[in-house]
Amino acid sequence: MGQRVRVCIVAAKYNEQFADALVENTVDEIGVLMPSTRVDLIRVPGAFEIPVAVATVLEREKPAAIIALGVIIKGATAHADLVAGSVTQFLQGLAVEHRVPVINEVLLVDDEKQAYARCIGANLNRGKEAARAAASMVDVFHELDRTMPKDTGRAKKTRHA
Ligand SMILES: Nc1c(NC[C@H](O)[C@H](O)[C@H](O)CO)[nH]c(=O)[nH]c1=O
Ligand SMILES: CC(=O)[C@@H](O)COP(=O)(O)O
Repeated sequence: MGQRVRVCIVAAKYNEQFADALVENTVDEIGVLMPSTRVDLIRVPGAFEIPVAVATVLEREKPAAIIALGVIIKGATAHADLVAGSVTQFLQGLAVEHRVPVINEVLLVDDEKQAYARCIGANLNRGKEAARAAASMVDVFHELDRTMPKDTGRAKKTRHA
């Protein structure tokens, strides 16, 4: 029997009401879409701390997907934009470097109304979206492993050299 699929959620605590709802919706939807999945949850203080936690998880184990969750609400200064831009860039870099899907739902919103709609409301819920994207990428990677085993390219090159 195959190993149980593992998904890791790295979620910021900042803007707690919204961040917690994002986590809850993500976990609930994973339960619906991938019921036998083991879900590990790591909480960090703010969105800025997400990439270092993701990098550490990737260094120590290789889950089928990592889901990054955070809620950045724009303030009076450029702080929110700087944090959001940096987090987004590092998450994509880590995903590509380690070849593990990193789902990015570190949200940059204008105000609490936008945060409510995306974290608590049903229609735009980014927690459910995160779970759907993770489930989809787990399927994509299983299919890639099945149809393109890792050393296929090198083996072909060697044969034709
Ligand atoms: N303003 C928000 C933050 N700011 C905190 C930073 O993420 C970080 O924890 C701090 O700069 C120390 O390194 N974090 C959020 O997740 N959301 C915000 O709206
Ligand atoms: C303290 C923060 O991280 C964030 O709320 C920045 O807010 P501001 O831009 O108003 O200083």
